[in-house]
Amino acid sequence: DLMADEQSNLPKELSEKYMITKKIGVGVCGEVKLAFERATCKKVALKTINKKDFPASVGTATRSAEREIQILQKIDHPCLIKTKDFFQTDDSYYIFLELMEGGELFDRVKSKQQIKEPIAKLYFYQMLKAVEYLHNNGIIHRDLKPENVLLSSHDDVCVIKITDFNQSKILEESALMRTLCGTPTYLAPEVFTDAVTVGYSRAVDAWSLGVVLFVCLAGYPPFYPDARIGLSVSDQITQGIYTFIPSKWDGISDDAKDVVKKLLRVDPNVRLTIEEALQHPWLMDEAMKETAEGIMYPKDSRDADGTADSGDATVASTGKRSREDEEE
Ligand SMILES: Cc1n[nH]c(N)c1-c1cccs1
Repeated sequence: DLMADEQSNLPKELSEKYMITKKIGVGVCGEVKLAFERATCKKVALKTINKKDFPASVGTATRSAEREIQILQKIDHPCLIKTKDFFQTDDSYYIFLELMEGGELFDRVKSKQQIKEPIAKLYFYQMLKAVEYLHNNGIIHRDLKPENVLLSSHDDVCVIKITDFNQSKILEESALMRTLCGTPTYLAPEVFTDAVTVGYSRAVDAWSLGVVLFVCLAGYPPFYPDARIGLSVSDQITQGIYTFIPSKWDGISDDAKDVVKKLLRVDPNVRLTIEEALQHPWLMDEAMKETAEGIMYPKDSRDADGTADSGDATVASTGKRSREDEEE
């Protein structure tokens, strides 16, 4: 396990409760270690965010870490990583998270080159359900990528969980919403015309899932630096220019390609929403959904009548959030 001095740096209460061992990965804001809860011998992941690692932006690092912790503690869905425990000292945050033995989706795609279409569909369905839950609770992830999707085991058929909420945004009632509720006697016309496009910030998650699905199916990204394309990556993205390389895509269904095309629409107003993606023919696959629901809500956590666990309920009693629940 850890060198003695590393262990001694930890808060006493933490090291009495957990034994920290080897490094199992690196998150955006710090490293991740394997830990054991002494009382139960259960394995957990410890993510350490060292405030000193961000000298220039210590303020934002703290704020983003605190926002991430605030979000992490509020959410409850089988495909969103759960916080098991939390400690902090003057210079670090210690966040204990569910351990996902299968590691990152990024490494799975790298090792398999391409993920088989039925497995990619099973993972993608779970990502859609997780992001549907976030959006229904007024949370936008804003940093969805294969590094932030973890796998529960080394088997193809497994639960996936999304992690790293430090770029997330919580949507609050905006000044624009309050303005639009009042009498518009003195209100300028552009306030109304601008209002039409406000509220699509959640569409960024749909785009990112489109890129993740493309990478899972094809084994290469839709937008990447390549002199032969003659465009920067940002220009490829803003112009929506990508290629379905035949040798990679020939064995993949037209329905799968269609979902990718409709998620990678440059205009967020016409891009497929998460809800619409869940209704797409490619996802109208009862066998896949049965498998997914079975691993997301294993029978030991189901009620007598077999209904799903409360995990799927939205945390806020408000249920679905409309587009207007957006910041300006
Ligand atoms: C969090 C978490 N839980 N289980 C694993 N493998 C992680 C990792 C995140 C980033 C690298 S490893």
